[in-house]
Amino acid sequence: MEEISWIIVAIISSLVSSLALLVCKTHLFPSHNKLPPGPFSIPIIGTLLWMLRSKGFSDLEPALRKLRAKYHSIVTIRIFSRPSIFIFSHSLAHQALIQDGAVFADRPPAPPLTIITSSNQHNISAASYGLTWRLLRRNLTAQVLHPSRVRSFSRARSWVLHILLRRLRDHQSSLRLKDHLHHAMFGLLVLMSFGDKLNEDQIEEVGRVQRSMLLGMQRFQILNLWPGITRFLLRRQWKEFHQLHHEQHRVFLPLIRARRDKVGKVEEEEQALSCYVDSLLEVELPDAEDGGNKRNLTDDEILSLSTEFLSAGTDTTTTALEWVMANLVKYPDVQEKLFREIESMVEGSEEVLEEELGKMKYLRAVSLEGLRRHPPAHFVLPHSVTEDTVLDGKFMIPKNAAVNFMVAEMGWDPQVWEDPMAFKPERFLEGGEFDLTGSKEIKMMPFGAGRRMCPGYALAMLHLEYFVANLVWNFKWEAAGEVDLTEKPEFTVVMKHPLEVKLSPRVKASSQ
Ligand code: HEM
Repeated sequence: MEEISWIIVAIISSLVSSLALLVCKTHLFPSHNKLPPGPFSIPIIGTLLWMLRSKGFSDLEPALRKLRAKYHSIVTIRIFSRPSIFIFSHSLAHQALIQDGAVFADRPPAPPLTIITSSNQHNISAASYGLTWRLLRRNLTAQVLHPSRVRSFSRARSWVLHILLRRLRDHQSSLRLKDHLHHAMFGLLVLMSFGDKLNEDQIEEVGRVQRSMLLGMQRFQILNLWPGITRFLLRRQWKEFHQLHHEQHRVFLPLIRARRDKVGKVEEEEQALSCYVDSLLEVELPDAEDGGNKRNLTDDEILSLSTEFLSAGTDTTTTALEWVMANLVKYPDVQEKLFREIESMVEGSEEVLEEELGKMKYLRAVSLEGLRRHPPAHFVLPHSVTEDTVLDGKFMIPKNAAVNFMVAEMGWDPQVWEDPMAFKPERFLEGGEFDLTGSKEIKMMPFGAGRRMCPGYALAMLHLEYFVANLVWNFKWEAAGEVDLTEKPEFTVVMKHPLEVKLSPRVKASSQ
């Protein structure tokens, strides 16, 4: 029944899309301004075929990869009424995101589910390019991600690391690494969000609702199509979605209110460890995008920003960590080389300290190679332009188009990377420090680039390097079975067969 409803929705929306297409052709694009090329698509059947082939949008990438052979640097596909433009080429990405950054920094209108989860686009990733976005992003970068703020959480990181090491040591036989990494990353982000006074049970409960929502979102995508119709045809899914959203409120709101109640009452020593929610309580937004009276954020807005923080920072970093560790297990010579580097720089303690990471060039190279070869996100979040514009002097990019960038393809391009599918950290040891922001040139963009680039990239690199260094320093990692590097798209692109490992404690030269 659900499949049939789904197809009915698709047919209706495709009919509307063909109408919209006709209107667009005649009014929006005069003949001298051409959309980037793309496959001819018969309005109803073409859209349906795309949807079936791409399994409801969850696995669009292989289909796009095939189109690259024909269209090379940029392609337009039409799914429903909106043209979706995908950019493969490094230089076009640089032109769009860096040279023309302000124009390409908008987001397409948020789909219905995002409107609800983002509290009407009052979070950073969904906000239109404007004053609200700027204030929210500035708050995050200045109040939480500024190096001095990040440093203030080093004790929390060390605490989480020691729990992780203990959990790993307790395993006598093989273990599924991902579960342990996720537990550690999530705990860390929860402490940064709500303060370091939460107990294990509270962290578990926050984790449970976050996980249910994240896993549900893939199934709920269908509700974004014509909500007027799906509200009727897919009542059960809508109900399930609202229940999960309600559950988030039940768990998060008391935590937010507890921080609100603390304002003005905290001891001086605690004040230094203020968390993301504390900073959000201070934010003042204008009533309108162009100014006006100021107001504080509502509880619902703070909830949406804190859930964004948790989901943006947890699965991405966990996935990156798992991929790096999988490659270190698959290629023991790389693991050994990394261990030797750490050994030459630390003083034999159990923990590699954060301050020591900066000296470790091979560690950075291993992390960058992990992000190049297995970027957790194969696309960025959809962008749109603030006004109709022309890219590279010839491609019309209309305001109603969704624009995206083929992140993984850029990191695997043989024109830019020698032997791109091999895991070779050494490639990052040449040519000075690698610029992840792509400001001069984009060679890869695991965190995006330009104004919408991931604001958490430095924190993510710190988490990645700190945990990889300490895991390799404390254990020798071996595979329990085959290390299969097949990918699977979920919220991030994860290992289809999660890494199973056997660990043995390292005998360090200094302790012999
Ligand atoms: C390995 C870890 C991570 C990866 C690979 C990653 C990747 C990305 C990517 C590809 C984007 C989209 C950029 C675009 O739309 O052009 C993004 C956006 C974002 N990321 Fe991350 N991210 C990571 C970790 C984090 C962390 C730790 C945080 C929070 C502290 C974070 C917060 C955000 C936010 C708020 C946005 C939206 C930015 C905006 O729209 O202005 N991310 N990230």
